Amino acid sequence: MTIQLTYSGNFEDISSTSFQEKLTQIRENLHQKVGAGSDFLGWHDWPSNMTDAFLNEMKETAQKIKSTSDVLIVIGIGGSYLGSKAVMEALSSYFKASSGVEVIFAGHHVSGEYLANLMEYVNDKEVSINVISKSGTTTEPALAFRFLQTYMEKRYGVDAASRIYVTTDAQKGSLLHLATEKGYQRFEVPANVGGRYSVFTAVGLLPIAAAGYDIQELMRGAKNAEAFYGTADFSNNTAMQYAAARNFLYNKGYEVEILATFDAKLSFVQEWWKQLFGESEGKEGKGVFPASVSYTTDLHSLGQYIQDGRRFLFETFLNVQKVQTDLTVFEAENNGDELNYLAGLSLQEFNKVGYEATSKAHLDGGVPQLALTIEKLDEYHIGELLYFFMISCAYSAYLLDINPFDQPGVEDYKTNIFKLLKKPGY
Ligand SMILES: O=P(O)(O)OC[C@H]1O[C@H](O)[C@H](O)[C@@H](O)[C@@H]1O
Repeated sequence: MTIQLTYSGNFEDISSTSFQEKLTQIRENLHQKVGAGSDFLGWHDWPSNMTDAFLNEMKETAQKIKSTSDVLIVIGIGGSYLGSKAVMEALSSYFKASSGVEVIFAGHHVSGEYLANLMEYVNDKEVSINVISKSGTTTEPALAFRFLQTYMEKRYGVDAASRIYVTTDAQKGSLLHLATEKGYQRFEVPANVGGRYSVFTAVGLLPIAAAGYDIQELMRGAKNAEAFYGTADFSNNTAMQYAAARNFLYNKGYEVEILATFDAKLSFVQEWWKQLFGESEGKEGKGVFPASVSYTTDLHSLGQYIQDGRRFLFETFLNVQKVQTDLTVFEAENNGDELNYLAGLSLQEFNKVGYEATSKAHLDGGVPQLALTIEKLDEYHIGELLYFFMISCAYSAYLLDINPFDQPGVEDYKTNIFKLLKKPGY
């Protein structure tokens, strides 16, 4: 596999016999589907168990959406939208539309202005909707769907049902009942796959395919990652090494991990990663707090704190070796900007120097570092990277003696909202 890891400290510290023995046992537990939260291990062998029939169903449905729509509105929050958003942002051109439909997200926050502007924006476009909720009861997407479902029925009448796709639990939840009643085409969120681990199910694959990306290649990367990071021994297994390093540093008092990139296209991989690690490890008063920065942009905002602030940070750089397009600095006749010293340097080479310079400065400032390097941003390598992070997260949380797969803490604020709004039963 191709995800390389480097560690700024002493590799012996993270490759101790204790770490290796624990991680080997955790690896076996994952395969045996035993251990805390083991009823949510459907993600672990999902790629290798994926059938061509399922992939074809995703591709055919995506083709139907593309042939009937200009815009696909994807309604979901948390793991129900972050995975597909992460993949699309990583793969899309900054400004040129993708080969598929324009995908717009909704229900990932509560904003009347956003929904009003969205319904106005799509008025002269053909629209389909994919509403996604594993529980089928989350308030934010449900609110968005109430407005957008009514919009679709007003606009398309009885044909609206053929333009609405529902991805939810196969056995329970309001969204399932609504889909059954209205005859919406339905896709399953597997009961044994949690939201933050669901990107390779219909939750992620249908929007990603509709946007025009190659889900076959995405799954090839994920499948190879499953085969490798789920079986390789510690010495070759950078997912185990990453988990061990995170726990070693956490135990030394470095309680905040900053995922740093020099490629803005990874901004939503960072958002997806924050939910994955934050929601999996942040329990029982424990866990590394996941934060993220985009360089060199954030060197002009958080750079001061990272260099000189409280020494409880470690940095994990997520580096991409090759970019799709690049520009090279040219010699200017009048050197008014005094940049002729950069002539001949590509902007990706500038970023590589930026990484080396920033890494040295922060290391000198007392910020331990990890670096994860992927070859390039294409479907295969994104698929590998997301699976790598999922299994690394499981390894890391179990090292911390935490159940990675529940999220009891997210119910508290919901209960308070329901009480304040006098929801029946609260
Ligand atoms: O997919 P849903 O059931 O709507 O859940 C969406 C999100 O909200 C929940 O409260 C959890 O925090 C997340 O793990 C989940 O991804």
